[in-house]
Amino acid sequence: MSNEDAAAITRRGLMLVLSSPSGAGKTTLSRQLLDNDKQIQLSVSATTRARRSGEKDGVDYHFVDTATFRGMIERGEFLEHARVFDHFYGTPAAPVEAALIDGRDVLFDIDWQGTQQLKEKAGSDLVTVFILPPSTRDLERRLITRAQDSMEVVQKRMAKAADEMSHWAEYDYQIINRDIATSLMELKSILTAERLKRERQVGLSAFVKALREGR
Ligand SMILES: Nc1nc2c(ncn2[C@@H]2O[C@H](COP(=O)(O)OP(=O)(O)O)[C@@H](O)[C@H]2O)c(=O)[nH]1
Ligand SMILES: Nc1ncnc2c1ncn2[C@@H]1O[C@H](COP(=O)(O)OP(=O)(O)O)[C@@H](O)[C@H]1O
Repeated sequence: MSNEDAAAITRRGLMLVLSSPSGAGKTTLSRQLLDNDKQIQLSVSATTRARRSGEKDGVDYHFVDTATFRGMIERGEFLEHARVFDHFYGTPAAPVEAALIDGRDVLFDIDWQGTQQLKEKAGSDLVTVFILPPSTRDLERRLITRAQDSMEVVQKRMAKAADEMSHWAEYDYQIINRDIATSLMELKSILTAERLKRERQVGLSAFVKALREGR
C-alpha cells in the first residue's frame, strides 16, 4: 500500500442502533441520516403491524402476517425479534451480514429488547443511541400530530413510553430531540467518531507501516 491509498483503508462496518419511546422522532432522524450518508443502510424489519399511510412495503418494513412471521422465527431467519405493542417485530439476519462483510454500516430502529439481543450477538460492532423527547407534552403532541394512529393507540404508546425510557442508561449515547437539525448533526457526529475508532479501521496498520517505510 502507498500513501495515496489512504481513502481505501478497509474499515469494519458498524451497527448503529436507535431506540426511543414511540413519537420521539427516531424514524424522522433515521430517514434524514440515510438521505445524508450513503455508507449506511437501514435494516428493514419484518412486522405484523398494519402499514401506515406513506409507509412502503420492503422499504419501511416488510409487512407480514403472523403465520409468515412465525415461519421466519422457525427457520432462524432473525437476528433478533420481540413483541412490541401487541405486534411482532424482527430483524432479518441475511442483509445485515451481507452489508457488514462489505464494510457498509447498518442502521437499526429497534426497541430495547432487540438492542439487548443484538448486544449479546454483536458486541463491539454495536453503537447504541437513545433518543429522548424534550418533554412528555412534546411526545404526546408528536404522536397526535403524526396522525397515523387512533387515539386509543396513541394512549397505549404514551403509557409504554415510561417503560421504554427506563432503559435509557443501557445505551452508549443519548440525544434529546428538541430540534431535528441539531439532533441530526449530533447523530452524524457520533457516527463519524465511531467510524474513526482504531479497531474499526482494520487496514490502518498496513497503511501506517507503508508511511513509516516512506512508501
Ligand atoms: N426488537 C425490535 N423492535 C423493533 C423492530 N422494528 C421496529 N421495532 C420497534 O418497535 C417499536 C414500534 O415501532 P413502530 O410500530 O414502527 O412505531 P413507532 O416507533 O411509533 O414509529 C419501536 O420502538 C421500534 O423501534 C425490530 O425489528 N425488532
Ligand atoms: N425535533 C422534532 N421537533 C418537532 N417534531 C418532530 C421532531 N422530530 C420528529 N417530529 C415529528 O414527530 C412525529 C413522530 O416522529 P417519528 O419520527 O415518527 O417518531 P418515532 O419513529 O420515534 O415514533 C412526526 O410527525 C415527526 O414529524
